[in-house]
Amino acid sequence: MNFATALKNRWRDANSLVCVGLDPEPAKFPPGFTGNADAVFAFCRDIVDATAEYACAFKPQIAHFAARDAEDALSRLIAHIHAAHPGIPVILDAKRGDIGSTAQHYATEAFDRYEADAVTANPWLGRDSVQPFLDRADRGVVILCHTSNPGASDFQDLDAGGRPLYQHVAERVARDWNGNGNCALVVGATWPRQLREVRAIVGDMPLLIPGVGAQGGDVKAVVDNGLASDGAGLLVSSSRAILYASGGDDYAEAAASAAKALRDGINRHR
Ligand SMILES: O=c1ccn([C@@H]2O[C@H](COP(=O)(O)O)[C@@H](O)[C@H]2O)c(=O)[nH]1
Repeated sequence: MNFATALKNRWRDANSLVCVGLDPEPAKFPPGFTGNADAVFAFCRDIVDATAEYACAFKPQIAHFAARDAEDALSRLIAHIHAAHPGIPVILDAKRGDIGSTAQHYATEAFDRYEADAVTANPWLGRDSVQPFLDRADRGVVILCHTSNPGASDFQDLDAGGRPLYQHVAERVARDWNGNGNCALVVGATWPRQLREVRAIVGDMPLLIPGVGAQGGDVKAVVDNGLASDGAGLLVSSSRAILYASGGDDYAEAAASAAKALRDGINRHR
């Protein structure tokens, strides 16, 4: 099953637009993990199992694993999600993009090494830099459009021929790059006006929305400005506010409560 279909099924079956971000930071793990050589995997696995019921997708962020020499934990975590929670897509947040010959290896890394259903990609180098991802029709390509961080406006909002640059990204991806129907875009929850404008450009294309929770984005504004015509179309991603909802032994229950609260908060406004 391709990424777009898996996502639609999951939105419907879980009645949830929540994407649970997996950004392991061992310094924030509960004391029970101290001395556990496999803490990154064990903590993330517990979070996955506790929150799966409320998740339309999981989004592991690769730097949080690679910086700790924990690529093996990432592989096992994604394998665990596929085995224990079939039907929940995994988006590898790696923001890849390079000249074609190198991008080909990035596609192999995301889709064959890690078995991710989708990967985030940076469009800055142009179409050939994401072509190896686009060519994998069964997998998703989630392209940065208007990111959630304060510096997003440095370049993404620059006027380019009468329109801001991010609108060109949205239009180009929707019009030219989505021949396989496997594209999605990243738009930060912290930029609701830009979210509304992107939605108007791309129709019902899935939008990955980081920036609620720890970054302070407003859930109602996300729903009001970003919902697709079928009442779905969004992956509202939260990492730290779910992962570290409690620093104690009840971390998994607290994560489940935070994911459920986000799901319900989103659904109240749909
Ligand atoms: O524009 C972007 C793109 C990606 N991210 C990533 O999402 C999570 C956000 O974590 P929170 O703890 O929910 O703030 C993180 O992995 C970022 O690398 C983003 O924040 N903004």
